[in-house]
Amino acid sequence: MKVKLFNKIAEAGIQQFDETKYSFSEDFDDYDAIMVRSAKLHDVAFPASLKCIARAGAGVNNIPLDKCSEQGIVVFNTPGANANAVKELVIAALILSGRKIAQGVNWVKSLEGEDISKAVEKGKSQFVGPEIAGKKLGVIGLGAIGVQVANAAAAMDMEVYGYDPYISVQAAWTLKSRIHHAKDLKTIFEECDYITVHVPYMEATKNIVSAEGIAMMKDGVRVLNFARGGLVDDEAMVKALQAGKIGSYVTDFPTNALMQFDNVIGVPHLGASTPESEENCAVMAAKEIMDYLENGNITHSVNLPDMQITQETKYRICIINKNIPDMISSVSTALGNHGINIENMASKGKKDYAYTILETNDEVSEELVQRLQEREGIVMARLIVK
Ligand SMILES: NC(=O)C1=CN([C@@H]2O[C@H](COP(=O)(O)OP(=O)(O)OC[C@H]3O[C@@H](n4cnc5c(N)ncnc54)[C@H](O)[C@@H]3O)[C@@H](O)[C@H]2O)C=CC1
Ligand SMILES: O=C(O)C(=O)COP(=O)(O)O
Repeated sequence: MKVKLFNKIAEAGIQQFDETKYSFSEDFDDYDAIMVRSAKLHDVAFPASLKCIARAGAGVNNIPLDKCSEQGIVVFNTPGANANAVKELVIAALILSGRKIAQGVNWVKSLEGEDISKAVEKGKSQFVGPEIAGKKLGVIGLGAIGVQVANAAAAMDMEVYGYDPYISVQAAWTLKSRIHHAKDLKTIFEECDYITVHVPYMEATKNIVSAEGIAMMKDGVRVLNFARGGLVDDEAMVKALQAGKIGSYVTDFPTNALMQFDNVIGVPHLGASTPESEENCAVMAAKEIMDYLENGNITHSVNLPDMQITQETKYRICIINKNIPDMISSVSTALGNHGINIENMASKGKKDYAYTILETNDEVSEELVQRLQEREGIVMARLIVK
């Protein structure tokens, strides 16, 4: 099995694989799997041999999900595996956004002369900045990262408002009871002194921090973006910065236009850049790839349903099909016509596509599975023989 690496992946992840079965390169033309971090895959022509892509991280906006589904490629991410790394950086950014630490540090570096300690004491008053305790923080998106940020900020005595109309049961259980439930974005924009965004980037969330939203914010508001550049309307942010409305903007996604302002702190997309998080993500991604390639099991897919079943028969047929009527009956009839008795079967849909596992002890040939793949509505069929 060939795994193509589109980014540097932590060694601990690569070590999960049995080296007698897997090889790794950045240069393969034909390959079975991709491991990737933030490299953009939108313009990559995927070979027919590609079966899955594992994003060692959370955001999948660098991957063409529709194209992957159409081509029968399962896309995984690693939920929560880098959340602590992002939370710690966001807490640092909350403090950096008020206390003028970055500016002060730069100033100290610029000092010259024999005894800079005198200049430090004389000049420090220009770097006074407020504490976060007692201030209101709005958290947009209460997933793996947002919940951790909300809880950590509450522990630092901030008054926290959380907004997430799609919050998972797990996240809701984990959230400290003293986090206020904001029922709309307006509440976050109007009430909060600090606002941080933690939603995935997609069509529905593009510019979730919009010109309209920024206009509702308090003067001197501090905004943090450690999720994706396109979630904040950059043009509106630049205008608000020019108008002096924004106290500071700390972003992991700096642009030229933003960096002309002294009160913008640009971080070079460091949210997940810790050894711990890189390792967690790589190990989780490696396990997802191996379980899919070797067993046909799907865990943490963003475009297909999850399915984990222990193989009980010699032959397992894995199928990705369009989520339309008669797909299962058409496959089972085709197998029945070849005298193949289905011992176990599971099928689950997710939006436009579905995943089906069929198991049998009757002999199944690669040719038959190839013919299944040619049937209308089936985008991928694969045989696993144990
Ligand atoms: N700066 C960095 O290095 C990193 C950035 N990220 C970014 O952070 C994002 C979030 O990561 P996780 O918390 O791990 O993902 P997650 O999937 O656990 O959480 C996302 C949350 O956003 C919520 N959401 C979706 N649409 C929403 C909307 N319209 N309004 C409010 N909430 C909405 C979902 O219900 C979910 O609870 C990622 O998609 C990625 O873009 C993630 C990791 C590292
Ligand atoms: O996990 C994410 O969504 C991230 O943004 C982290 O990106 P990276 O893996 O550090 O390039």
